Amino acid sequence: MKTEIAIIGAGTAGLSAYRQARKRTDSVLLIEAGPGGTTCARAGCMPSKLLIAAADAAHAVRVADVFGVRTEPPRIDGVAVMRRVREERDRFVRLTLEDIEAFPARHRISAHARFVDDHRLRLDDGRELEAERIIIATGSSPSIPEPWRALGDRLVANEQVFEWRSLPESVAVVGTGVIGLELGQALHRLGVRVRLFDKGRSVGLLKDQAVIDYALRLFEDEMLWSAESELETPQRDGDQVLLRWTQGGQSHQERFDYLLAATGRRPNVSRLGLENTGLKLDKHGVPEFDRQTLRCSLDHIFIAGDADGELPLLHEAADDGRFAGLNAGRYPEVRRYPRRAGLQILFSDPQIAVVGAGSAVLEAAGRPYREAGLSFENQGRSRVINRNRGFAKLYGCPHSGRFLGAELIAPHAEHLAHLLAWSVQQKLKVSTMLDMPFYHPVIEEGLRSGLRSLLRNMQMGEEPVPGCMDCGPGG
Ligand SMILES: Cc1cc2nc3c(=O)[nH]c(=O)nc-3n(C[C@H](O)[C@H](O)[C@H](O)COP(=O)(O)OP(=O)(O)OC[C@H]3O[C@@H](n4cnc5c(N)ncnc54)[C@H](O)[C@@H]3O)c2cc1C
Ligand SMILES: NC(=O)c1ccc[n+]([C@@H]2O[C@H](COP(=O)([O-])OP(=O)(O)OC[C@H]3O[C@@H](n4cnc5c(N)ncnc54)[C@H](O)[C@@H]3O)[C@@H](O)[C@H]2O)c1
Repeated sequence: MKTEIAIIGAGTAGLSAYRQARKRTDSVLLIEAGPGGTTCARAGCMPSKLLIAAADAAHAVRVADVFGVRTEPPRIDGVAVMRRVREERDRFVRLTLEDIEAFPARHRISAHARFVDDHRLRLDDGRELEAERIIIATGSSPSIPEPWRALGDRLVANEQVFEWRSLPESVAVVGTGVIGLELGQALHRLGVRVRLFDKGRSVGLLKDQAVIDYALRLFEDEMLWSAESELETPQRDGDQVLLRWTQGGQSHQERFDYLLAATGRRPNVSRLGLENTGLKLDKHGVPEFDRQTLRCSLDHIFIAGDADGELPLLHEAADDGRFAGLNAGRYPEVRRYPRRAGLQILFSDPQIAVVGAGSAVLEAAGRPYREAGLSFENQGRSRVINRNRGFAKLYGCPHSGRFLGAELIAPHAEHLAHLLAWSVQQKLKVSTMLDMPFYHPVIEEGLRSGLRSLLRNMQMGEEPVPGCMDCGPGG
């Protein structure tokens, strides 16, 4: 078989690449090894947000008392919770599969592909394929310490959680990154006994120490959270997992129904036969590539989405795929595509977001910056709706006056983060952001207070008046 363009992997990145490549040529093959439907719909963004939505509903009942609304403690029907998660998830998967089935059958191959050399792929159905250009869009998989595999079906990662028929009694969540925090808090709020384990004191995507400290205080108050703990290799004990760990010099042990490995994800490149190509690989075995062209060290090979190991996020995978597809289609001419401002959101409660250049990026770049802290505890709208827990750091450039980025744990951070990311991408000055309209009473007024402090700290504005009332109380 011969084709102009072969795309390995029909996830978000591969589908996006296919749609662009196809505009330029009819000689495209989209190769998918699994059931398809994308990680996002099947085992990622969508089912995790469905589980979190159930947890939010339970939490709203528990805190209704604050408003004088008396309720019984919520009774969680685990079977019904998981049924809705799976049914809605299946709907998202079905819609994605319908899209793919609308592609001409001659463009679709159901097989696992592996490089034989720079241009040839061997499929696991025995066929061989020669392609002028190849896009690697193979996604990522959970990275799980090998000895944990002995736990058998008591060891789960995200995929298995969304197959549960009911909620278990207890889960040990190892890793307090994005997946650990999202799923751990959701399960906890759904009545599961959850303990989160972390080697250090990390919280999701945060890097700013002051924001981490604030977030950690909140989560340690709410959940069993073993920070700075050293885990021994978990043992299977009947139908349970026995965990032993030390924390602050003390030894502990506890049994759980499951161990949820939330210990990071790694690009799916190990079974791709990359060693048979002339591609330059980094120390993790991932092809080196250029983020603006998506081109690898061999001109005709491109990489997109989680497979490139850079920013494992849905919108980045879609952009990667689009640019790789456009360039593979246009080959040998390639174009450089500007990337969007950084935007990452973690759907905990309160939500967490990192926008533009977070503190780690600014420090690493040695860029001059000023910062301002912002508490949401007395913020008007946040108090009105009883969601006044949150802290943010805003960063700005003292030379240009431009807004550079933010790290935040805040009520409705998913919306605040978009406003801030759009400001970063528009290269807005902090003073220009402050000229924008702010309604009253809204959570965005909190941002305005933070931006005023930032302007002051950049020596470009007045000392903000404490408890300023120019837009009503709690601005
Ligand atoms: C629990 C969880 C929650 C998430 N939540 C969010 C969120 O809220 N927001 C967000 O932005 N991101 C989220 N993400 C990340 C997001 O899901 C991923 O960044 C995105 O799905 C990656 O898309 P992709 O196309 O790179 O990979 P995938 O969608 O995984 O596609 C890769 C495809 O390649 C196929 N494949 C692999 N190897 C081969 C081969 N050799 N031959 C043929 N086919 C092959 C695989 O079967 C797969 O179908 C979440 C991830 C997880 C795990
Ligand atoms: N809302 C979202 O956008 C969203 C949601 C879920 C996942 N994702 C994507 O999926 C990626 C993977 O998520 P993740 O949470 O698995 O990875 P992560 O890198 O965010 O977190 C992994 C955590 O596991 C810890 N860890 C690693 N090995 C360990 C060990 N042996 N023992 C104890 N702790 C250990 C690490 O210190 C880290 O805190 C994220 O980077 C993110 O891009 C995004």
